[in-house]
Amino acid sequence: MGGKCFKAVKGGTRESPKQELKIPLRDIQLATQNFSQDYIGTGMTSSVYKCLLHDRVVAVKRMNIMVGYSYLKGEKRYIRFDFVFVVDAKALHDFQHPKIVKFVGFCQEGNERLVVSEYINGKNLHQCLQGNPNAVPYISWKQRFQIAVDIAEGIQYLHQQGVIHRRLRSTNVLLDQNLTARIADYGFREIRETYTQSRICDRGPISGALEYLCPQYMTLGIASKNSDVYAYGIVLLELLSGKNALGLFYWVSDRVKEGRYLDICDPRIISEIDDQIFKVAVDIAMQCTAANLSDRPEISDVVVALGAYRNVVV
Ligand SMILES: Nc1ncnc2c1ncn2[C@@H]1O[C@H](COP(=O)(O)OP(=O)(O)OP(=O)(O)O)[C@@H](O)[C@H]1O
Repeated sequence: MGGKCFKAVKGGTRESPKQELKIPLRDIQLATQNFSQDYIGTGMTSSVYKCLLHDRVVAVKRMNIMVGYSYLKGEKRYIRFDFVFVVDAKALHDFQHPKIVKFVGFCQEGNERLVVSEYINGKNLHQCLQGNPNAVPYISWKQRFQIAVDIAEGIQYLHQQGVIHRRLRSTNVLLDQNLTARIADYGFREIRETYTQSRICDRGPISGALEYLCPQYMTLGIASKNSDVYAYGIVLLELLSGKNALGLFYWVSDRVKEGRYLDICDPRIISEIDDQIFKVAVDIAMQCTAANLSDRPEISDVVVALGAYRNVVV
């Protein structure tokens, strides 16, 4: 995996696609009026802006870079939070799939880390499930089932490209005007490095909201395709129950143990579901969130398992 840091791919002339991936900060500052216009929202580690850049409407994700010092047993340590690409930017730019948000380019100048991607006109899945019903579209059972398939297909594509998402959650699933799910926020990860005067003494690879992190990722800090499958299982439970991800796995597990599947169903869609297919979907989510890595399916198995019912449901 070449070009792991947040930097331009070597080679190419100014006009070539390779160089265009590295977008000058001044162009983004102009387009966003110095990050004062068309602010879309903020997450745990970034803020996102919509703007017209080089004649194209895009979303600019501005990462929060942090540096600081800590003292441990009298020893001064320097801490740096940053972002690195997990594949080089050129490879990322070549990714093409209807269920992922297209990567456009990036900027790294001084302490600025900016990722530019296709703008999706819509809301994220979390907003649609948890937001004010007057401000967000209603998502029917059929649409939720299709969204579950869309997300699995998007993750399957990333896994086929050798990319682990690491931060899959319902806020990173964007729904366009047709309610097609598009996966955002892939291709880079946060790093936390702690230095003493002479050496790096700690690298913290964990990223993501805790409710989506599987036990292995949480304790050992090792992300894998399996940890993405776990996060997918939690997102699927959100779709089925309409509930917030926090504590959801335990809430659902209790009901599954007692065979109370219908109690899991979001009341907004309960009149639309087929009980058997709903149970299948809950069981798939539970397999994805199995405690043991080896008990979890591959995401391609999920695509096949859900896909088998797509024609019946959608
Ligand atoms: N490409 C995009 N097009 C349209 N809206 C986007 C795009 N990318 C992100 N957003 C929106 O911007 C808001 C903030 O996104 P952001 O990625 O910062 O949040 P997050 O995923 O919750 O947190 P984190 O910073 O940890 O990734 C969200 O409401 C999201 O829906």
